[in-house]
Amino acid sequence: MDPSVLTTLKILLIGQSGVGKSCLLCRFTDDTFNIDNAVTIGVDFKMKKITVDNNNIKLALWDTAGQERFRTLTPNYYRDGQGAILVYDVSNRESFTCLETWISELKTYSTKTDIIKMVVGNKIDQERQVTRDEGIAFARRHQTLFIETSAKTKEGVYMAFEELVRKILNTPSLWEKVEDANVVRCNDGNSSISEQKYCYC
Ligand SMILES: Nc1nc2c(ncn2[C@@H]2O[C@H](COP(=O)(O)OP(=O)(O)OP(=O)(O)O)[C@@H](O)[C@H]2O)c(=O)[nH]1
Repeated sequence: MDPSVLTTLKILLIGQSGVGKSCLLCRFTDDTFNIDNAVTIGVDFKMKKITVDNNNIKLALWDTAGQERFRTLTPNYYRDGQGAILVYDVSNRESFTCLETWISELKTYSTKTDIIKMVVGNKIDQERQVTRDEGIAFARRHQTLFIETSAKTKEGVYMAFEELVRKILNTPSLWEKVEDANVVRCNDGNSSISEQKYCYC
């Protein structure tokens, strides 16, 4: 295990087919955008290291297929997910309406009750069918984080992942193991964490 890495987090991307889950992932991991992106079959997986508030974090990013016919195996991939990104397409109202289904699927299959959820309205470079206020209201109702993005122009993409990771780090029950008890996060401004024995910075 790399001692400079505080923890590895499992993040799931879910949402209707075509909303841009794979493109968000490619933008975040490789800074690329593919206009003719292929449909995800089953599940795709990428790793990425990021630094949040001076903590080095490894992310295992699971991109699940939106198409029903490829979804038979996906419930298995929800296991132990600490964060979930629920994506809709702001230029496609139906993708927003069916977010309710994705939220309940997450509730059904997630093994961590305090999993952190972030709703992402993607494709803001296109003409809208869903307003920002509608997205915010949905997120409030379901107590999730919210951000709008464009995988095409990059807007909001890095911040979406960064904010999700920050919220997970601020929920130690999601990631702290007994053997990690001596590891203290840096710069987290949390004075209640005492006994700082060593610090991975
Ligand atoms: N204009 C615009 N197009 C986008 C954006 N993100 C994705 N797309 C396009 O939307 C289409 C679908 O993107 P994908 O990333 O494959 O969608 P997905 O949600 O992974 O779809 P499944 O694999 O079927 O679940 C592709 O043609 C992308 O080029 C965006 O931010 N803006």
